[in-house]
Amino acid sequence: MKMYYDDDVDTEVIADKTIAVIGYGSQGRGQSRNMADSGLNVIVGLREGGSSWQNAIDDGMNVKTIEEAAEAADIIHILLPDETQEKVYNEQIAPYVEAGNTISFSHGYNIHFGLIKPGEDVNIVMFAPKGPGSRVRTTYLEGFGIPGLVAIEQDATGDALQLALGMAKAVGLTRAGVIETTFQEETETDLFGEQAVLCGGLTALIKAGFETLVEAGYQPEIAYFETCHEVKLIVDDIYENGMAGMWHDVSNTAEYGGLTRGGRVITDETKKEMKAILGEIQDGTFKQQFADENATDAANLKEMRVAEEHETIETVGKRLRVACGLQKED
Ligand SMILES: NC(=O)C1=CN([C@@H]2O[C@H](COP(=O)(O)OP(=O)(O)OC[C@H]3O[C@@H](n4cnc5c(N)ncnc54)[C@H](OP(=O)(O)O)[C@@H]3O)[C@@H](O)[C@H]2O)C=CC1
Ligand SMILES: CC[C@](O)(C(C)=O)C(=O)O
Ligand SMILES: [Mg+2]
Ligand SMILES: [Mg+2]
Repeated sequence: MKMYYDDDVDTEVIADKTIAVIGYGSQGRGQSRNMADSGLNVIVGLREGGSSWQNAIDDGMNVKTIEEAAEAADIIHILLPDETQEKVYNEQIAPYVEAGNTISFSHGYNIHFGLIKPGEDVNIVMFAPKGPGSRVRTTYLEGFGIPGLVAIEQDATGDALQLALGMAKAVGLTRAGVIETTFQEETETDLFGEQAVLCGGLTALIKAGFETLVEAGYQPEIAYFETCHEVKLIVDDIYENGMAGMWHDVSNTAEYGGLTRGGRVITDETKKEMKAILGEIQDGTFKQQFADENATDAANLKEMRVAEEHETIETVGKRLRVACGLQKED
């Protein structure tokens, strides 16, 4: 395994480059602000009239249209939603790409699945933070960062890796460590992680625990604290000191109960299903389903979003978070 930290990265090669960050959402905002604060020459490329345009101006960023930014840049770092990248790249970026430019991503999706096909005379790179965009910014401001991955699909200029690592360093990722990988490995592991564990698996586990307590007659507020709020505190323990550290921190009762019961919740059947989910990612089934979903203007996704917002755990949780000042009222 090849791992890079701050001292391993020479930023000289990137110092005179102009970087167009296309998109100013979760990752675009965090990454472009970190790059600018680290001294890189950053332009933010956006569509006029969208809500990001004014946000980026208010943050003091140098904002241009996507076409203008792509034309002016040596490095075009695409931080748009994955499902929009193919169209925007073909129509608004590709006409301005020149030989020797670098096309950069924070997720391998569009390159790995063959949706974007840049010419052979450009670099194709990726540096992918292993965490949400808001954390990319807050950890950078705290003097740290979140870990990441780096991959080179095409090295036309001979210094593609140094360019990608230079950006990763400016974003703060090499403070925590960046692992070298491939577009395939990043895409497949990232999709699996978010579907089976981090987003899909975790919310399903929390909801099942919450519903079990509420259906048994316990107060929903207590069920929320127990199965949702406290997850962060336990995960923080695991994040800092591993599972052994967490087991040490909790009571012996929790340790014995957890070690004897956890495997009854996440069973061999669960792992079998995880393998099926990974298979659907590897064989392209998920990519096709996501494409079909977007072809119908994400109708199912929008319906599921509304249903999630109306779950009891969400209404109860929001009330408790607003009451203690953790979350602002709408
Ligand atoms: N979210 C995350 O934390 C992570 C994301 N990634 C990857 O980073 C990339 C960006 O993801 P993320 O930050 O979530 O994206 P967002 O959904 O937050 O991106 C929103 C931005 O894209 C712009 N945008 C959306 N649609 C279009 C369009 N059709 N044309 C022009 N601009 C558009 C929006 O502009 P407007 O305001 O005008 O609508 C806004 O600036 C993806 O590849 C993702 O997989 C990787 C790691 C973590
Ligand atoms: C876990 C979800 C993620 O992969 C991420 C924040 O790393 C994403 O696509 O947003
Ligand atoms: Mg991820
Ligand atoms: Mg992801």
